[in-house]
Amino acid sequence: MLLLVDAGNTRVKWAIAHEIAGAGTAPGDWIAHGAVLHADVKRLPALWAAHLPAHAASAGAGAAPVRAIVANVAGAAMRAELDSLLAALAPPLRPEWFVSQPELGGLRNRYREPAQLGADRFAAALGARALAPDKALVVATCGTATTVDAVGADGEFLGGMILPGLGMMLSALARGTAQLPQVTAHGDRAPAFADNTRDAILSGCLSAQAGAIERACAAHGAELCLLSGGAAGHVAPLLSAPHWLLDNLVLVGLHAAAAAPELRTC
Ligand SMILES: Nc1ncnc2c1ncn2[C@@H]1O[C@H](COP(=O)(O)OP(=O)(O)O)[C@@H](O)[C@H]1O
Ligand SMILES: CC(C)(COP(=O)(O)O)[C@@H](O)C(=O)NCCC(=O)O
Ligand SMILES: [K+]
Repeated sequence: MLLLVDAGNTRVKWAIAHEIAGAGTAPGDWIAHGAVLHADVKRLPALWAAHLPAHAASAGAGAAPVRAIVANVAGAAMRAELDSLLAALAPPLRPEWFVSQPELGGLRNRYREPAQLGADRFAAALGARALAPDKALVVATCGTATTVDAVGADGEFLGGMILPGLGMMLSALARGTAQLPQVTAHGDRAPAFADNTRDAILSGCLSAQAGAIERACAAHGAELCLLSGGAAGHVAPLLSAPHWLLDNLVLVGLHAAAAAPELRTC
């Protein structure tokens, strides 16, 4: 069994799944999944406990141990917190820290320094390849930051773009100006040319997000864009490029990575 964790700069997302190799499990087939804000991270063990075997012994002799695979881009304090939360489980889990590596599961990382690439970006690209193999892809993750990456049909991770996420763009305008209010994205689509401040801010920030993704799709000749992250649902309606909106591509990638023999964690 696997406990997969994607610790981003706003929320910690998790999923519990069977290994892909066994029981006909496909990438992203979750037994359970969820997300918490950083402030609520101490709630995770209780959320996980309901779905993890309490003791390897009670799951039967020879039961496969639980592996915890974690992609963390939220810094050293989050790493220490997750380490101690996992160590306090019964039985304790020692996380396998997922990092970007030069090559994994047919994905070749063309970052100049492969390990500098955010673990979440490499995992999302792996997830994208698992769901849409052999296609020229753009992988966009709309989280705290928005990342827009290009993956070739042959598995080459070419690199990408990093821009402020939707929430960060909206709050930067409120913080950095005298007259602009704090706006939060809502379900209604703002007109491209808005006749009020609130909609003009939304139109600008959403267009910036979608515009970066559309430019990436055009530059890469992408056959498909895979879109994920907490703000992706607000951005997707503005995209004219073919796209799939997915719940958590990073976790799908960690699920796929767990089955790759050349996975190197630390
Ligand atoms: N309940 C929520 N709490 C905070 N942010 C949310 C929530 N729902 C959607 N969002 C949006 O999603 C973004 C965070 O998405 P997420 O994918 O969790 O980011 P990260 O991976 O960086 O932690 C926020 O910046 C905000 O735009
Ligand atoms: C770009 C990111 C901040 C995105 O983080 P997120 O929005 O998912 O919290 C993260 O992937 C990161 O810290 N990357 C390291 C630098 C890089 O990928 O080049
Ligand atoms: K992101």
